[in-house]
Amino acid sequence: MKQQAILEIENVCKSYHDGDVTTQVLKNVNLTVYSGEQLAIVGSSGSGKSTLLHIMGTLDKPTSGKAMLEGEDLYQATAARKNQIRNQDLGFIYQFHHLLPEFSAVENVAMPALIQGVNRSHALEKAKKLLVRVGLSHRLNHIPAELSGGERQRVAIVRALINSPKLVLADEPTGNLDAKSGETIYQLIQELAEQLGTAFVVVTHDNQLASKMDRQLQMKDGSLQETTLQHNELAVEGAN
Ligand SMILES: Nc1ncnc2c1ncn2[C@@H]1O[C@H](COP(=O)(O)OP(=O)(O)OP(=O)(O)O)[C@@H](O)[C@H]1O
Repeated sequence: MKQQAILEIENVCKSYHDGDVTTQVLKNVNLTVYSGEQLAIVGSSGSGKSTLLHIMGTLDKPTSGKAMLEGEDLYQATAARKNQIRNQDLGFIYQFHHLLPEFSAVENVAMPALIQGVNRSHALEKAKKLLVRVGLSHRLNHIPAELSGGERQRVAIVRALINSPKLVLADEPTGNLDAKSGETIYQLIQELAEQLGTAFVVVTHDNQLASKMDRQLQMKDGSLQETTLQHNELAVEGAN
C-alpha cells in the first residue's frame, strides 16, 4: 500500500533571541510523517523536542522553513483556518493536561466534538465510550480537581482523539501513568493507527513506549536523526 504523507517538515529552523544572544534550537529539520505511522521523538532535556512539536501543531512559528499538513502550508494559513485545523485535523496531548476545571471528565472529552458542531448527546456518548475504553467508567462525572494526575492524563488523551484527528501530537503522554495505564494508552494508539490511519508523533522519555513505536528519532544538536537505539540506550536519554 502506498504511504500517504500527512505532515511534511521542510528545512525548519527555530532560534530564540534574548538581547544579543541567539539560541538556535532547530537547525534544518526535515521529516515526513505518514498516515497511520507511530513516531517517537527522543532526546535530552532542552534539545528542542517540544519546540518542534509546537511547530508541527501551528502553536509556534518556525524562524524559517515549512510545515505542511496534507500539502497545506500551515504558516500561510489564516488564523481562522489554523483554528479549524487544530480542532479538526490535529489532536494534542500536553504534559500538563489543560482540562477545563469546571467541566466533568465526559464534558471535557466531548468539548472538541461540540466545538465542531456534533450534536450534544452524540458527542457525550462518544466521549463516554472513550473514557470507558481507558478504564474511567467510574469517573465520568468527576471534575478534574476530583481526579488523580494519571486519571486527568487519560481524560486529556481521549479528548485529543474524539474528533478522529489525522495526526496526534503528544508531549510525554504517559508521563504520569503507571505501567498498566501506559500499556492501555499504547494499545489505544495502536488501534487508532491501524483502524483510522491516525498518525502519532510522540515526544517521550518513556523508553518502553518509544521502543514500541514504528520509528524512533533522536533530537540532537538541533537535528533529527533516525536511531536504532533499543530499550537500554533510550533509558539513558530518559534520565530527565
Ligand atoms: N520561548 C522561549 N524563549 C527562549 N528560549 C526558549 C523558549 N522556548 C524554549 N526555549 C529554549 O529552547 C530549548 C529547547 O526547548 P524545548 O522545550 O523544545 O526542549 P525539550 O527537548 O522539549 O525539553 P524537555 O525534554 O525538558 O521538555 C531550551 O534550551 C529552551 O530553554
